[in-house]
Amino acid sequence: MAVSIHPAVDHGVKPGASGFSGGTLHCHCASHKVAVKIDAQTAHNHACGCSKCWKPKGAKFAVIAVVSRDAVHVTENGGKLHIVDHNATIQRHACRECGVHMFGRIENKAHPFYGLDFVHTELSDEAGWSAPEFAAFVSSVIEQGTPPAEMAGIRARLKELGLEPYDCLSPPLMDAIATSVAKASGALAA
Ligand SMILES: N[C@@H](CCC(=O)N[C@@H](CSCO)C(=O)NCC(=O)O)C(=O)O
Ligand SMILES: [Zn+2]
Ligand SMILES: [Zn+2]
Repeated sequence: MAVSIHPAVDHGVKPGASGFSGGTLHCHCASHKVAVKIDAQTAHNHACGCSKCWKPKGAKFAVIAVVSRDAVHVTENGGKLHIVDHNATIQRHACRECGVHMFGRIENKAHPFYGLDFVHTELSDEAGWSAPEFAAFVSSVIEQGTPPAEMAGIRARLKELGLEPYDCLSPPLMDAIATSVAKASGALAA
């Protein structure tokens, strides 16, 4: 049996739909669900092995994308949301009852990704969200108890799914972060 990564990709990565313009995320509560409406297509969708991103029960990886914070609107039961860790770079707004992370927001205006929120599009019933493109923080699954001996199989499965495994973010995103740091320090012209 193939290594399980996440239910949204275990049977193959579904392509996004051109012209797709958003949908509504719901938490996992049986009633009084938190609803978050997103008015745009997402970008940079990826599997993430880090310990901070929300994963559905039993999944080894999260699947998480970014979207402009201006496109993210809490529309129902927002009173159930709380920030998981106020000190984290990405402040994850989660449902206090079911634990699902509804969106992650960067409040530090100097951060290279300021303006982007992190969302799990599997929480929406709509199809057409941007497809996962790579796998980030793969080695981090060891920190959550995955035996190192399983890593070769996990990386092979990610490659088979077309999700190139990285132990940080993808090269274009790491380059974007480094460029922002270099412009802030003056190492590169702003
Ligand atoms: N080994 C750590 C890594 C945690 C980490 O740095 N996560 C990244 C990626 S999250 C979405 O791609 C990150 O940017 N975190 C900032 C934050 O979470 O605030 C671990 O596994 O915990
Ligand atoms: Zn909930
Ligand atoms: Zn993560």
